[in-house]
Amino acid sequence: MKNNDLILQKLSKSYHGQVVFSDLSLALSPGNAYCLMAPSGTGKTTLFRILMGLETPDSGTIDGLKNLKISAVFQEDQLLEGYDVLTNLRFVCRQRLSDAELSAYAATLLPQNALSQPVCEFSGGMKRRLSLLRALLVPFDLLILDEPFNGLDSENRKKAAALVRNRAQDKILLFAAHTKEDAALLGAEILCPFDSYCSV
Ligand SMILES: Nc1ncnc2c1ncn2[C@@H]1O[C@H](COP(=O)(O)OP(=O)(O)OP(=O)(O)O)[C@@H](O)[C@H]1O
Repeated sequence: MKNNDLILQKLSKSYHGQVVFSDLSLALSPGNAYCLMAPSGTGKTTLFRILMGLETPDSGTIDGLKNLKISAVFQEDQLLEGYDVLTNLRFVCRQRLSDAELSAYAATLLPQNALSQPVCEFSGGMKRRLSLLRALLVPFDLLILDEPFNGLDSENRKKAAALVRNRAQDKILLFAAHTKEDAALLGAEILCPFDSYCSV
């Protein structure tokens, strides 16, 4: 265990008396990618929400989370639907980037001619790519991605994965995916921390 590891110990969470997970323990280190691979409903999103401070565990401890900057892509894209790409990116961007710099960044995953369109006119895959672009623009120590490649074809999965790997290389990357291929694209160790559920 290193100083800046994130250590989850014996976390348990129930809703209305229904156990989601119990005694879940994980050790996550910067510079590594981890893929939670487990069936639907086993608690991946709940665990992410606990790490983001949006839910409280019933018991257990998390060390190393204090002062950690977290960026996330949820299952829902949560974009500003009536606005264009640059407006969506500017909304989170604290760096002083010119329109040209932001456009060049956006064009790594989106077609140039889509950049001035309102997001509500985008396909599902384009919205997903913009969510990823936005999450990767803010400073973070921990990047959480909940099924990041949903709706992306194989070419765009590869492009998006390359950008994620590049931006998260010295950070903790924790994501949920349902295939080994997605785990491999991000060079991730597959984790199966949810009781007896493990699909690998
Ligand atoms: N706010 C809530 N109130 C009550 N039950 C909840 C709440 N949030 C999640 N649950 C329940 O907790 C369990 C785990 O849900 P969660 O969304 O964490 O699963 P998941 O592994 O992320 O699933 P998926 O792969 O479908 O996204 C489910 O049974 C779900 O119904």
